[in-house]
Amino acid sequence: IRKLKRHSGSSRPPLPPGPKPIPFLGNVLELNTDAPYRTYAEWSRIYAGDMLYTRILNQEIIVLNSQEVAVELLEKRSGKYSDRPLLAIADLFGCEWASVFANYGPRFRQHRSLYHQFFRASAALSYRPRQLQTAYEMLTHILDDPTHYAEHFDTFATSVVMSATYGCDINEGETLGRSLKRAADIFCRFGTPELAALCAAFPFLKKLPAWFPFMGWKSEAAECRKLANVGRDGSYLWAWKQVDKGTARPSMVVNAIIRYRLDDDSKDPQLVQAIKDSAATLYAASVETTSSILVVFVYLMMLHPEVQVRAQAEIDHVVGTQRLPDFGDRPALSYVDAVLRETLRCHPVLPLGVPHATSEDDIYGSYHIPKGKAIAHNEVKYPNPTAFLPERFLQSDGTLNDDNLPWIFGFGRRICPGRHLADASLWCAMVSILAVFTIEKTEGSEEVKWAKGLTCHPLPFPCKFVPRCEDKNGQRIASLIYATRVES
Ligand code: HEM
Repeated sequence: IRKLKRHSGSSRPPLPPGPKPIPFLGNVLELNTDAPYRTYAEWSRIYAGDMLYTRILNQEIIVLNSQEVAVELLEKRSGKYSDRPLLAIADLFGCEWASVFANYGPRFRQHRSLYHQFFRASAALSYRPRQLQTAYEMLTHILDDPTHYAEHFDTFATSVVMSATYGCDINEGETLGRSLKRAADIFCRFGTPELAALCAAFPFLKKLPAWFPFMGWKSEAAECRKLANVGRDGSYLWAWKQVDKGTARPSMVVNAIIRYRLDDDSKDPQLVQAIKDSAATLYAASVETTSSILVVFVYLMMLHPEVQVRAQAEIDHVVGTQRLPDFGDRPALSYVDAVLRETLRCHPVLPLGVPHATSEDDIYGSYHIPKGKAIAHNEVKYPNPTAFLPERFLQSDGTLNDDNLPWIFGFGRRICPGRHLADASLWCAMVSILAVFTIEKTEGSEEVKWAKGLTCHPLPFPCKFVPRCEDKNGQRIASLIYATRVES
């Protein structure tokens, strides 16, 4: 939680415990900027408690370390805890319009209403056939070129989101998504939280020109701004033209254009802008998360051959070997679902979630309130928390327990609107890979490096995808795909 408002009265309860901030810099010198969640986890151990207070330059932060406190504040008091902190560089990088940065107000509500219409659980069902088809196509890409498996995960995630958002097929999705991808790449490399904190503390930095020493990032920011706008407006226009030509496929933007009869741009400019902005946010929100989780999955499967054997035995038993799994098989594949949940719990890719901000002062317990891995690795709830044990999600009769990790997707009114789409994408990608390949170690597999920053996932590492059947030229996989008809 960021952006705290100070109480004026002297009877204010104390702030939660935390490291003593030094004047002006706060605790910035002690923060591990490559992996800030590690520093927060360490401080949480030292200042034992469910809440931790820290200050990074002039930004006050409260880290919530327990699911109970997060639910109490971010869900039960969500009226006060659903704002976002100002990201001082969002406008420079041209992404201030993204839903994820929207303040809690009318624009936020309009975006959330669009997401609810087109991505709630029942609406997300309509995207499943295309998700499955895309997952099967990913298998052929892995077979042809296993070394670049992480790129195939990116292509898979891009295809799913561009199809669900604009109704594109795989090739159109890659072309249209290119500007959004390049913008997201620049933002991830240059738009770091440290730069945002510096610009918040020294707003004059935002005004300095790109030729000024240490201001090289400004040219990147300008490029990002251009690409983000081109990607957002171009993708909307493409979907609009498909509706006009009668060739549009059901998707968020197409359905919205039809439902609200937006046959010309001047009809309801505010609504059109909300559709453009909320739709373009989905690319950045979904591709990096989905594809990083799949890399974590490959890493864990490589390290746990016994888990693969058990999951594959379950798939062979339920699905057989003459077709690929589909969503109808999911209820009978409890162990595969347990593997999915344990992958999300063991290495959450967003260990700090996305910060919320308070819109009013609050008091919780004895603390004044001007997120995390700690929840995933809670020793009481998940004994031996660093071990990868899918069976912790199974009951004694082999069925799934009711812990479906709701916190992975955040809390309250800000909860991830793409969670149903994400869950289906991850399941069909993982089950298809397990059905067809065994992931094994190879030379260099031991030297796994991890991404730096707010996300936590291994960088692509060498490993082998061994086809489970003799399939040198992909014939067997092609015939399995053919045998598994997907109706869209
Ligand atoms: C694949 C795994 C994914 C994970 C782990 C994930 C997780 C999250 C989390 C933790 C948040 C912040 C919630 C909060 O503030 O409490 C979030 C926000 C968001 N997610 Fe996801 N997400 C995933 C995939 C997706 C997908 C596939 C989409 C869209 C199709 C999506 C769209 C969004 C959007 C638009 C927001 C911003 C919501 C807001 O600020 O109101 N996400 N996600």
